[in-house]
Amino acid sequence: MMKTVLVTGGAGYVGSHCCKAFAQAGWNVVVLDNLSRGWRDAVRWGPLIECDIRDEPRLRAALQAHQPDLVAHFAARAYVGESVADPALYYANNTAGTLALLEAMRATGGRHLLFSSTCASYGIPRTLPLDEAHPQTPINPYGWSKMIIERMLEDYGRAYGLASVSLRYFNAAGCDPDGEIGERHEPETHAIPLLIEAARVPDRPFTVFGNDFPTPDGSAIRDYVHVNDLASAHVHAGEMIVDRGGTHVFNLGTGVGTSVLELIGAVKRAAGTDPVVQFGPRREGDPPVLVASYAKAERELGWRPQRSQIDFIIETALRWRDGRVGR
Ligand SMILES: NC(=O)c1ccc[n+]([C@@H]2O[C@H](COP(=O)([O-])OP(=O)(O)OC[C@H]3O[C@@H](n4cnc5c(N)ncnc54)[C@H](O)[C@@H]3O)[C@@H](O)[C@H]2O)c1
Ligand SMILES: O=c1ccn([C@@H]2O[C@H](COP(=O)(O)OP(=O)(O)O[C@H]3O[C@H](CO)[C@H](O)[C@H](O)[C@H]3O)[C@@H](O)[C@H]2O)c(=O)[nH]1
Repeated sequence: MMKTVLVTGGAGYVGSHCCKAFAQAGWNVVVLDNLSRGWRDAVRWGPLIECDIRDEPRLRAALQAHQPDLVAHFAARAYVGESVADPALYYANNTAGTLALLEAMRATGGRHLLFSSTCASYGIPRTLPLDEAHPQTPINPYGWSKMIIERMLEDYGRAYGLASVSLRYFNAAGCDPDGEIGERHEPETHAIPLLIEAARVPDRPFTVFGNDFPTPDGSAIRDYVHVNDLASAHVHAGEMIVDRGGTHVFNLGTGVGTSVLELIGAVKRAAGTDPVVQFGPRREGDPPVLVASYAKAERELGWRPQRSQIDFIIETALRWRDGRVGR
């Protein structure tokens, strides 16, 4: 029998790519999204229930109606800067919103959850690469709003038997290679889509946030993982949790760091036009280097990144952008 996954935040960037992967793996997909940051036309692999996760009665009705085998929970606000300016929004939407979801699941017999966590929950790394045992001391409300949820999931597992997997993504990047969906944040703050825009639109310079980091070229290093690799990890984790239960945490990254200047080089190679680049001060709260160890996901989920070469990430992001906007 086909299993059903209910995807909160499935109209957003990572969520929509995961919907496609679940559908391709033979799951029924149902999306629940309030479209605060998502896009109706990114919902292509199942129906859209337009609903806020904080609206517990409607959430409960949706869970009751669809009886999903699995809830994949992406719905969140996810801008570090916004979380510093308006922490109430982050604790209400992300943390309290997830509590409402957990309570609706508990009321309707929902037993399996995948949760989008983040490397931002680690704070400033003490050792690299970051593994899951590294202490979590977030340095902004966004990171805290997510870390508290991980703790809630442990407690719900112990007390109520809720099975969950928290997936700590590093930098989600790239787009569906078929060009059907892509990265679309409004406003856009992420380095790769901004760099691509700078390569295509002459009056939109890209600012490198800091060139005095203790890294080989002075710019900050991140671990960019292709969104399709993230999507396949969700399918693996979803199948594992439905079969085996338990409370789990996995990093999803590649173990390879790319500096902002290296990203610029990759965009130049792929775009055929040079982005206009300027240098600015560091962005507050940006660690110099974030790189994952994905050994635990490999060992326990049988997952390893396969499409996260930086040139492929940029190529797919460019293809989607040019398909939508034109060169
Ligand atoms: N993009 C990254 O690099 C990255 C890295 C680590 C973790 N994450 C996490 O992954 C998840 C998805 O990120 P994304 O980049 O796809 O973001 P996104 O903004 O594209 O998608 C989030 C979706 O959630 C929806 N949403 C937000 N609040 C909601 C609410 N209260 N009720 C219903 N729907 C709501 C939005 O409308 C949007 O469609 C988030 O939880 C984010 O914290 C993202
Ligand atoms: O205009 C820009 C934008 C970004 N950067 C740099 O590019 C790198 C990547 O920045 P992004 O904004 O693309 O992503 P972050 O590293 O800030 O990612 C953080 O925010 C994400 C949410 O959007 C995830 O939660 C992720 O886990 C968390 O580390 C950083 O060194 C950043 O300083 C620039 O130099 N200029």
